[in-house]
Amino acid sequence: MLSVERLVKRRGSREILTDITFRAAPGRVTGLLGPNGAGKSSTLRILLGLDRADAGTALVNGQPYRHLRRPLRTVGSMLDGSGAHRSRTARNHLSWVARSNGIPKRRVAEVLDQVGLGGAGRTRVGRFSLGMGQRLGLATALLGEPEALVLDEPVNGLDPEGIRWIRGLLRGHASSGGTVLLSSHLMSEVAEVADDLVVIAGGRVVANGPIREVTVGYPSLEDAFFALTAPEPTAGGR
Ligand SMILES: Nc1ncnc2c1ncn2[C@@H]1O[C@H](COP(=O)(O)OP(=O)(O)OP(=O)(O)O)[C@@H](O)[C@H]1O
Repeated sequence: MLSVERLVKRRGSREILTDITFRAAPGRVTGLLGPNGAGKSSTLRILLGLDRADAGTALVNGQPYRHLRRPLRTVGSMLDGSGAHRSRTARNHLSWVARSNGIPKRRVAEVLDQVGLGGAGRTRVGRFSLGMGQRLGLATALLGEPEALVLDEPVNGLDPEGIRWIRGLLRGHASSGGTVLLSSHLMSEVAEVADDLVVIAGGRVVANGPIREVTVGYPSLEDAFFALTAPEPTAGGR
């Protein structure tokens, strides 16, 4: 279970997250949806212990990420692609992450196969396409067989086959009892895979619940997205 409660984040004098509250439950795929700059990555970074909140809590199985004894075995994450150095091979990168987290070495070959990079383990990451980098990022997230997956824009750079593949992988993870939280700025993409939706705009949650409930009453998914995320009219505006 991932739970975010009344999260507030300021950057200088600007409040970029205001009272963000939601949960991502086991057995479900939760989509964190919002336009560019809504605050999705900032929320995920705090949840993953990469940044601090000014107020509120973001917990993984009831604990802040920094307190987890075996973080990569509890929550796998992908932010900004593969996270691997260009000069490393995929296998080197994964072996290093496994070794530094007490994860058995056999997992390296297993995850490379799982993400379709079985034949590219000895290729330097600098030579990877965008989609291959995304796959390596996912392999790293899966390495510790974590219960939860937190993925920032995971389909960026994937071709249609890759998008279909990742949907299957995430649905499979949830079906076997895992928790999946993924961010996206595309409603149609999230609608294909998510059970629950958390819509944020301007650093606030504007809708939250099972996807059918959130989108009911709108003629299309696109209409729902634009209606929910439209900026509020400013005072004195037309
Ligand atoms: N390090 C930073 N310093 C200053 N402002 C920041 C910083 N990081 C994010 N912001 C601002 O916080 C707001 C939320 O950014 P964030 O990256 O969380 O949005 P996002 O929903 O992930 O957007 P995108 O879909 O474009 O990735 C934006 O207005 C952004 O400009």
